[in-house]
Amino acid sequence: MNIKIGKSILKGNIKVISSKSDAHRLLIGGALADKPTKIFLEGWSNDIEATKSCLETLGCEVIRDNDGIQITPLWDGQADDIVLDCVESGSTLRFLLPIVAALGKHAILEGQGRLPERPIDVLLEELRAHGSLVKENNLPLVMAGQISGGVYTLPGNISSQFITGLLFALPLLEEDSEIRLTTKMESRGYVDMTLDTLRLFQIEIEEKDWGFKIKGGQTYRSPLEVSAEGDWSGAAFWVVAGGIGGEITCTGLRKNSCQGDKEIVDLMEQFGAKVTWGENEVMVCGGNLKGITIDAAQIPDLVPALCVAAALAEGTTIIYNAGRLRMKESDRLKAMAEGLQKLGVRVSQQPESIKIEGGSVHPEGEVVLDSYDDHRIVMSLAIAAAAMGVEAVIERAEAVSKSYPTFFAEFTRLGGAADVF
Ligand SMILES: O=C(O)C1=C[C@@H](OP(=O)(O)O)[C@@H](O)[C@H](O)C1
Ligand SMILES: C=C(OP(=O)(O)O)C(=O)O
Repeated sequence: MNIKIGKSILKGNIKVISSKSDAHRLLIGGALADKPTKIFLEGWSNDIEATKSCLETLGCEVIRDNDGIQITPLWDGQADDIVLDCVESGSTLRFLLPIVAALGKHAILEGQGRLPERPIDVLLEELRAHGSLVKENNLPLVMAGQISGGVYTLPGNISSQFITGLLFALPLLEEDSEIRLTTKMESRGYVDMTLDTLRLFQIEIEEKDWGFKIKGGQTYRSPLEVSAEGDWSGAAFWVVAGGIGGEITCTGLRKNSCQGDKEIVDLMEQFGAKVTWGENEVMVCGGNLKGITIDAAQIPDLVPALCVAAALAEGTTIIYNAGRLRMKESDRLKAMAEGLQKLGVRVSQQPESIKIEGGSVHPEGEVVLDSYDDHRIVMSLAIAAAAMGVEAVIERAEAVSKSYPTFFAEFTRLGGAADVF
């Protein structure tokens, strides 16, 4: 699917979809719990579908209805030779790996797109050191054996998803465990979300300055009913679209959420956008944006949208501590640099950072942009081209369904010009 974007100003109200990060966590909590859980959810995505179908293969019953999902705990008697297809979802793979190892399941884990290239080696090493018999270093992985408790030592700056997966798995083991971090943690907000979910399911984790202490033999207690939070990572595209010349109110968002990506509002204010908070909503409209310097260590998923704000701000923006962006669904620093350059923007990349000179003259005539098969690149380039008034074709825009299948329906509803062909 290709999408043609035209000059347009996005204005109006939007109820954001549920956070996929929260949905993954609640589904896993529900799968490990003592009783069924009803999860209220707005919207759906390919990544949530990946976690849902892996949990079904592991023996959960998952029923989708109008307002969410009902999940029954996973069933121990499920056959052992199972295939868990994580599709393109890093969260699904890295959360389920330690869980499958803690349950002692014999399972093949596979994935598609960029997933087989994304790092998992340090997590696999630690699982092997604690009893997992997995031999491979890349997908497909043949999982066998059962891990035991003890000290798990990991860097905190490759992927927080390793830590989340272990935090879910280690309370299931008989023995106590520790997760010892050898570096400062990055993407910290995602681990906070995990701790929040674990508290909801009455799992106790003790936080230390070196990592986490986890008691073994714990039971996940279902909260019976829970609502997934609104998605700050998806809302970021609307917040930026508001700040670069539109006027958008995003509703259904918690101001005091643990999601690190709520930072998008402060960052847009720093760029010079006008922000008004209401109860569970935020209105953002354009100001005279000026370039800023941004540390991306805790907010990797905001970077593509922030590159768009930078391109429409006067002066220079530098986004640093962003090396991890190269190992997401695409090399996001390269994808944004090349996409924005085609839109006339001066951009340079270093291994760990990107520098963007805003206020450029944009090309006349049609420009063809590669989606790099990455949802966050598609959404970023769409709001960029619309605001810059460039006619742009985004190729293979269906990648958007990884996190936000209804993005273009909302984009046109807000006045954006987007034609699918
Ligand atoms: O735990 C999560 O829900 C996520 C963690 C982050 O990954 P890293 O910790 O690998 O940066 C983020 O990029 C991803 O989209 C979702
Ligand atoms: C990187 C992302 O997700 P995941 O790591 O779960 O594939 C994302 O949604 O931008």
